[in-house]
Amino acid sequence: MSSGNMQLYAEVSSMRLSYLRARDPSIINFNAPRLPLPVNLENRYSDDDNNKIDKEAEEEEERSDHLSVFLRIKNGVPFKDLYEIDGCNLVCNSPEGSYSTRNMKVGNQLKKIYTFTKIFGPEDRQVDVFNYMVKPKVLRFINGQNSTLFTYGVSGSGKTFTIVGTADEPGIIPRALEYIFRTIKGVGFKDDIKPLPAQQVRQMSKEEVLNASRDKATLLNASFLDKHFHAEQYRKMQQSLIDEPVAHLEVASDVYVSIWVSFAEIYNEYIYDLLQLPQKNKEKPKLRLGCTKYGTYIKQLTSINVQSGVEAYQILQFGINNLKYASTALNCHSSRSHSIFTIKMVQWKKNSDVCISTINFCDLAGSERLKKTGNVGDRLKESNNINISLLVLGRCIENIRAGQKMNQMKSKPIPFRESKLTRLFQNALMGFEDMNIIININPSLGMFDESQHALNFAAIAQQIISIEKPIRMVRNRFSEMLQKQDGPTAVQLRSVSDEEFDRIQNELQRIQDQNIELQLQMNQMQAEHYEEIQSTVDEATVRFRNIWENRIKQVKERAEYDLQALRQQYEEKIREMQEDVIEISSDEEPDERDNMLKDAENCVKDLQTQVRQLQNENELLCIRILELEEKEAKLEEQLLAYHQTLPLLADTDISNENSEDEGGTY
Ligand SMILES: Nc1ncnc2c1ncn2[C@@H]1O[C@H](COP(=O)(O)OP(=O)(O)OP(=O)(O)O)[C@@H](O)[C@H]1O
Repeated sequence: MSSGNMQLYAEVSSMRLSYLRARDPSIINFNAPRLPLPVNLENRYSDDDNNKIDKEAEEEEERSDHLSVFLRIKNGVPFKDLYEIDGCNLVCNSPEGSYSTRNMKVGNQLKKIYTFTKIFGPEDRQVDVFNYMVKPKVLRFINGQNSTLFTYGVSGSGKTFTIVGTADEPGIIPRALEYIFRTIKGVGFKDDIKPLPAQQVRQMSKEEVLNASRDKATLLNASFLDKHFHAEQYRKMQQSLIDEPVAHLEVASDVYVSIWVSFAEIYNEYIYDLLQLPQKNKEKPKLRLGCTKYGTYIKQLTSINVQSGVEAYQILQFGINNLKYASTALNCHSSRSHSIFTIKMVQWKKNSDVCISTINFCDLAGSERLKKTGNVGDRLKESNNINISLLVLGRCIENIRAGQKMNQMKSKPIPFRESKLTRLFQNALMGFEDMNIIININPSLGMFDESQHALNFAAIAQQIISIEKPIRMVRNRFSEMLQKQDGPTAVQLRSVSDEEFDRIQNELQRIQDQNIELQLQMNQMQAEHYEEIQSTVDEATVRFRNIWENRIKQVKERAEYDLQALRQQYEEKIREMQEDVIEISSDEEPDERDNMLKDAENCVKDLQTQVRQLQNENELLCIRILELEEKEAKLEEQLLAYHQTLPLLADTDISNENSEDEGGTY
C-alpha cells in the first residue's frame, strides 16, 4: 500500500511494551495492586520496601502467568454449615440428599475442598473485586497486553451483577472504564486510528471519521436509551471513586491513544452485534467468525471510538438494552446469551509501530437444570444451547488440562470448533493470553448440587498451565524421590537424571516451538488454499453459467426466428388466396369458379395441416428449452454442493491476515 495513500497498516510486535508506561500505583498507596512490568523504584524505597515490592511483584507475576480462577459468593443468602471459607480454600460440607452423598450411609458427611486464587465472600463489595482482580489486568492492558475475563456459574448466582452491576453498585466493566480513562488522563486522543484484526490498524479518512462520529451520536440518541440517566449514574460512580488511587503515567508528548469498544452476544449459537440500532421488520444480521494467525475474531462487528468513560458507559448501556433477557424460575431477569464487551486501545507514536491491546469481559449465560427452571418452548431451546456451549467450554478446559499433564502427543483433541464461544476464546483458553475466570455461586441449600458443578469446573480450569511456562512438575517429583535415597548411586543417578531432564526439556521446548510455528504455517496455507479453491470455483461457476445462458439464448432466438418466418410465409399465402377468391367470385364462369373454390379449400386444408405441424414443432422446442434450463439448475446445484465440501467453508471463513474486515474481537 503506497505511503501517499491515507491507509496506514502497521504490524504490531506482540512483545512490544506500551508507550504509556504506568508507574507503580503503590507510590501512592502501598496496598494497591502492583504493576506486572518491572518499574525502576530503586531510588524511592528502603531495602525493606524493595523486598516487599519484589515479593509482591513475584506473586503478581506468578498470578498473571497462570490462568487465575476466583470465587465469588452471592451476598444475602445464609449458608451456615454448608460452606466454610479458609483463606483461599472453600470447604463444602455436602448435605444429606445431595448428589455427591447419594451412595453414602445416612448420617455420613462428605467434605470437599476447592482452592482458588482468591475467594470473595458475601461481605466483599464490588470495589474489592475490582481492586484485587481487575485492576492489575487493566494495568496490563494499558501496558499493551491482552486479557480475558469470564464469569461462570448457575443462573441467578450473580454473574451479571459482578460484570455490569447496578446503578448503586457498578460492576467491573464501568469501574475498568473509569480506571482506564483516569489513568490515561492527559494523553492525546486520536479518533482516526482504527484497530483491525490481525494486530493491524488503519488510518481513517476525514469522511470516515465524520461518519463514525455521526453513527455514534445516533446510538447515543436512541429513543430507548436514557442518556442523561446513565451519565448521572456514571458521575455518581466517578464521585465515589475519587479517592481511589490510579497508576501514574510517564508519557512522551508525541504519543496518542485511540480507544474502541464493541459488544456482541452469542445467542442460540448465532453471533449478533449489540451496537446496532434494531431495524423494524428486519431480522438482526448474524455475524460470522473470521480467523487470522493471531486468533479468531467476529467479522463486521461494530467498533465505536470513545473518548471518555461516560461515553463508553452509555454505549455499554445501549448494548445491554439489546441483550436477550427473559424471566425463568431461577432469575426473573436472566441473560439468555453469552455477552462479550471488548475494549481495545491503540497506542500510536509518529513514525513508529503501534501497540494494540485488548481486554474482553465475557458474561456467560447461566448453566441451568431444566427441571428447576421449568423452561419450555423458546426458553428450553435457549437452555439447551447455553448448556451445550458451557459443556464444550468444560470439555475444552478438561482436554487442555489432560494434554498438559500427559505427553503432548497423546493428548485428546480439544473441541474448540464445537461452539462459537470456545472458537472465539481459543487463544486465551490455550494459555496464549492472560485469562481469568470468576466462578459465581449462590450458596443456598437448594442450589448446592449446581454450585458443586461450577466448583468442579473451577477445579479443572485452575490446573491449566500457561503455554510459556515450562512444565516443572515432573522435575520436582523426580528429584524429590531421588533425594530420599541414600548412597552414591542416588547422587550419581540424580545428576544423570538432571542432565537427561534438561535435555528432554530443551527437546520439548524445541518441539513446542516447532509445533506453534507449524500451526501458524498451516493456518496460513489453509487461508491461501481456501482462496485459491474459492477463486477457481467462482471462475468455473461464471464460465458454466455463461455457456448455458448463451446456449439457451441461441436456441430461443432460433426458434423465434423460424416461427416468425413461417408465420409471415403463411400470412402471405392466405392473403393471396383471399385475393384469388375475390377474383374468382367476380370473373369466372360458375363451373370454373366451383373448381377453383375446391382447389382453394384443399389448399387451405393443406395450410392448416402445416400450421398444426408448426405448432407441434414449437412445442417440441419449448420442451427442449425446459430441458436445458433443468440441466442448468442441476449444474448450479452441483456447484453449490462443491462449495459446501470445501475445507473449512461450512461455517468458517479463513481470511488472510491482510483482511480488510474491520472491528472484531480476536
Ligand atoms: N453479591 C451480590 N450482592 C447483592 N446482590 C446480588 C449479588 N449477586 C447477585 N445479586 C443479585 O441477584 C440477582 C441475580 O443476579 P444476576 O442477574 O447477576 O445473576 P446471573 O448469574 O447473571 O443470572 P443469569 O445467568 O440467569 O443471567 C440480581 O438481582 C442481583 O442484583
